[in-house]
Amino acid sequence: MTAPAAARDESGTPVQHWHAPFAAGPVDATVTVPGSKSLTNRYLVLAALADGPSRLRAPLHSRDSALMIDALRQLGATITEVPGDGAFGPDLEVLPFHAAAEASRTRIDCGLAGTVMRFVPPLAALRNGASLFDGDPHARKRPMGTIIEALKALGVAVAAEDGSAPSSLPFAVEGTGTVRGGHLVIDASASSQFVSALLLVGARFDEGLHLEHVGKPVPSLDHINMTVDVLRGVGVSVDDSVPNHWVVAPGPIRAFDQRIEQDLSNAGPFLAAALASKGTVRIPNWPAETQQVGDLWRGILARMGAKVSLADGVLTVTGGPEIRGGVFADTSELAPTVAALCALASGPSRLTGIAHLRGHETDRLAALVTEINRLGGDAEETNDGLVIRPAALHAGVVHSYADHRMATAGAILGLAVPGVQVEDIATTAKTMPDFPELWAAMLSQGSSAQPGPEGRGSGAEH
Ligand SMILES: O=C(O)C1=C[C@@H](OP(=O)(O)O)[C@@H](O)[C@H](O)C1
Ligand SMILES: C=C(OP(=O)(O)O)C(=O)O
Repeated sequence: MTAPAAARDESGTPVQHWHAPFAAGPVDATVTVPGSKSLTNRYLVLAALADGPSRLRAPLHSRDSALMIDALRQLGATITEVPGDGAFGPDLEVLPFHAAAEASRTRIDCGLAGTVMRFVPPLAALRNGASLFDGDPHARKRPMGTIIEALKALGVAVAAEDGSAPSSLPFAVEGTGTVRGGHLVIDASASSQFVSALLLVGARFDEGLHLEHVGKPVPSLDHINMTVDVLRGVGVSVDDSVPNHWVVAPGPIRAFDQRIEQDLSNAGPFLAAALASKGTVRIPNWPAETQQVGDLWRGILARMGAKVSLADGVLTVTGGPEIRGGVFADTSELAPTVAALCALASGPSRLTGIAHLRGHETDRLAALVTEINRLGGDAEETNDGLVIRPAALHAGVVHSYADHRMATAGAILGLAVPGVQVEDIATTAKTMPDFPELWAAMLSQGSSAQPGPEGRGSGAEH
């Protein structure tokens, strides 16, 4: 895989690389991370469809949530920032949108956000008029055919700007304000977000929705369970008792006042720092019960040799004398962080069940292999994942491919390998705009972290 050209700013000047701090001693830190992207963007969608005003407390504020807020405003929702008690920004108050009598055209920028490009088109069908969807250059390569075909099967017109039949971004959804719904068969093997997208809006279809998946297994099932859980929490009846079938009853979506859990997937790189530096990282407010896939960290990191305990809502992870390799199945969006740790492990590892990562922010399997091997590692792609064998790593530049999780994987490698730089650390703004500052704050709490050669290792440079 060829690495993309060095990132440039708006004036065309190459963006400086971020010198990943090296941990010369064990990290010892307590870290709080911002709200969950997946929960924030689900609750925003539901608030836009709800039967009254809703409030999100301590939501995520990042590029993906900003894109979702803009998209829902384009559809007619009113979203206002109000003071809250979250450490990472204001709360959000949302007034739902109503299909206007008069049809109008609107444009929606999906950026590179899977939740926006998959969750919003079905909503646009409930609006009156054409909604044009587009996004970043790589967004046009992400799988979208299933949502387009699903809308067409539901009787909603979807067309490219030149009138041809699209299978990816850009395209326009011609909303009429209502969708009949009923039985719908899709192939969601490329992304769980196709299922979540249709379930989120299904209660607002006249006949509700009976969604059936056919094809290879649906990936990232935890994210579908999250969708079902969130829907039930706002009074929507969902029957998921038969595998690959979800039945959503028609009815109102109840307005809500909801606190958003912190993003446990994004807690991953900080927890990984405990293993990479043989130190200790504590995350307070770890939910006792959650549908977030990031709760899997407790099992994954223990299998890698860390001591993991959850007491009084604080998750504490202490790295062992070495990182153990192993077989890690279905790690979904956790995979880039897992892969970075496997590249530092004393034994071989296999990551399975993640073929669909080829359709994420970048082709993550190719990107991880290229970047781990660029630092002297020994990684290889398989049909459905990666094999990573132990190798001595050396200094070098990790390319980000506009992928927040590639950038944070580079930061983890840099803790254990002196002289690692990360190209375009600012891409972490997709889900965690404060990442460089949070990483620096973690290291300043109790480790002998060493900055990069120019003494800029622990700060944001952009
Ligand atoms: O619904 C969601 O919030 C997500 C679902 C998953 O998508 P895929 O099923 O495409 O992996 C996950 O990887 C993504 O980061 C977020
Ligand atoms: C796959 C991811 O994002 P998206 O929501 O854009 O699919 C991710 O955050 O790892």
